[in-house]
Amino acid sequence: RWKKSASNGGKMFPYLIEENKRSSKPSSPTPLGRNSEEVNHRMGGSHVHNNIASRIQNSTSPPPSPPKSPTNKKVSNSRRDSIYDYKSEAAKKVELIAKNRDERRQRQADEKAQKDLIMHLEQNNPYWEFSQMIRDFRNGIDFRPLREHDPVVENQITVCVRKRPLNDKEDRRKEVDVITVNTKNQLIVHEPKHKVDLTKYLENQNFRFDYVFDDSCSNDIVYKFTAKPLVKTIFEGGMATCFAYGQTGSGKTHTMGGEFRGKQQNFRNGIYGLVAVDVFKLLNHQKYAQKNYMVSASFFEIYGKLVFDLLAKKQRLRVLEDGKQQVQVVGLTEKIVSKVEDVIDLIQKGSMERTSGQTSANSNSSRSHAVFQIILRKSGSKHVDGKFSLIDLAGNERGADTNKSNRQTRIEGADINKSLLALKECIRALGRKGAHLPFRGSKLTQVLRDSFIGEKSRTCMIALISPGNFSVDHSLNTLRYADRVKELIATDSPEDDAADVAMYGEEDISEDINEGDEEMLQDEERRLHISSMEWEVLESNRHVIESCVYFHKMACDLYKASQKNGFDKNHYATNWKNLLNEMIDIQKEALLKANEFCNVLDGRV
Ligand SMILES: Nc1ncnc2c1ncn2[C@@H]1O[C@H](COP(=O)(O)OP(=O)(O)OP(=O)(O)O)[C@@H](O)[C@H]1O
Repeated sequence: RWKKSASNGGKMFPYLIEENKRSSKPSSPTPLGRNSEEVNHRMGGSHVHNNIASRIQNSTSPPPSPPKSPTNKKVSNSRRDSIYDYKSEAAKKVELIAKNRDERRQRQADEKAQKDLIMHLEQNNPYWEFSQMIRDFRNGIDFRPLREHDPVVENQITVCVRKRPLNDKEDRRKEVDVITVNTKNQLIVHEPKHKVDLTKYLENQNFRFDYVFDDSCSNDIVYKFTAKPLVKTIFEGGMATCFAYGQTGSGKTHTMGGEFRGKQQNFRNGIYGLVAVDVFKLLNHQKYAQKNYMVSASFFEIYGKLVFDLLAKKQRLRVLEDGKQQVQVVGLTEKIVSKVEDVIDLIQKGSMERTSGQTSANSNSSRSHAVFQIILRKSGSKHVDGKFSLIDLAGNERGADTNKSNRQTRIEGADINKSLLALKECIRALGRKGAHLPFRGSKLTQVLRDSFIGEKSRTCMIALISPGNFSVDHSLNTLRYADRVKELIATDSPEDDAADVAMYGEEDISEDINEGDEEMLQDEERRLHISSMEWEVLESNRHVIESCVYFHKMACDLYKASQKNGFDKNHYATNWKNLLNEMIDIQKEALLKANEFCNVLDGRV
């Protein structure tokens, strides 16, 4: 367009326009009240350029036409001067423009070289541009992370977030760390996005919590600001709870149970173990020593509506509620402990029981909630004086995932979803004194009912997030949930409920979190049926194994006896027949259960 304009005798105009654009002064208004560039843009066609050119000449400071003079000599002199001025003026402008252009080109070349260098360094990294943007962002902010000696704030409800480091798998996938922890209570999520024209950009979202732990924080530091301040609560007649909430693999078990070294877990530096250390310290403290407290511990797992005792070979337990709304886990093993070592042994035993027989691809632990409790009673009394419940929750992404995968996964997801919502409701009720406690919303909140009542009860939620860009949606969900747990303490607005609907769907929002529609009820029944069938099949499998050992021994004894002279044929025949029948009965029963289980899984029942 400019070339065409130049051929119309307006060679200077593009440059003049360039100059005009660069000038800090606004250009003179055109007759339409806009500057020349805007008019040109609006009119868009080359046929208007001459017009525009004349306006530009009027509106900028072009070289003036030589004035008419009375004498020829004077005319020629002044013309020469004027032409000289004109040329020098134009030459200066051209020079300036050329200089600017060279500088601009140099700058662009430098930027490109730098980009090429980064690209080379991050060869094969498809996310290098996001990585660069995040690096630039971090270079421009002040970091004031949490320090070990920062003050610990005493809250009734504490909500904090812990970010773990990128792991090997994420490193291999060249994932980008999209979480920036800038201060002790704030973090920024850089969500990678694309515009319609595929330009990449970051959507930065800020979150604020009581504390934010970055990837360099150890379990000790996390403990100091979260569960540690709650230990004294149980010595003063209160209940304490600490939840680890987050996506599968975000670090819940690492935080609660202890750091992993390969497959080995150090149970001493998880929150369970650290609480145990402080419980025994306070037990011997002069302030509490005369109270004569006795310490015991239990460890169980909630999978859907089923409860399993992790200290008794995953024995299935029943949860009962009496007329006074007291909830009891019937038959739960509660071991008396007299030193930290005893507790560590129980944590180890329960944790191994929880993960035994699992593969990483099909981990039950991420689909169940683990509850470790430390209980205080006065010696010889049944009354619970204080209880600290430490909960490693099921992976929250399993709750949000209710419309994908197979039916079984969906049912499990709905269950987890329901329990996490119920948990949030109960924490909310704890924050609003005297509010209705919707504990019947899930098995988890049912068994923790007594922890959500009483003036002295305190709770702490640690939201765990994975830093990689693949996990950004799950991390945002975790942060929004944690955000609302804290926010809801002060407010109880309809917008919060609306946010819940958006995140989890409508049916779980009611205060009491009812079973929902008929379909949901059927799903629940079916899930329960499958879970109890699974348990029965596994039990019968164990029975077959044990009876095989017995059968083998008995068969050997009978055979040995038959080899002796003068053995009692009648006795032998009857015993052998009975033994075979017994074995066949056990196997038949196991076969029936296996068949039934296959039919249930295939959806035939
Ligand atoms: N803060 C951390 N520092 C170093 N490694 C960590 C951290 N948090 C977690 N990890 C590692 O990440 C892996 C997954 O952690 P972990 O098993 O605790 O996740 P999870 O949330 O409990 O998962 P699941 O729901 O499947 O039980 C482990 O190998 C663990 O060692």
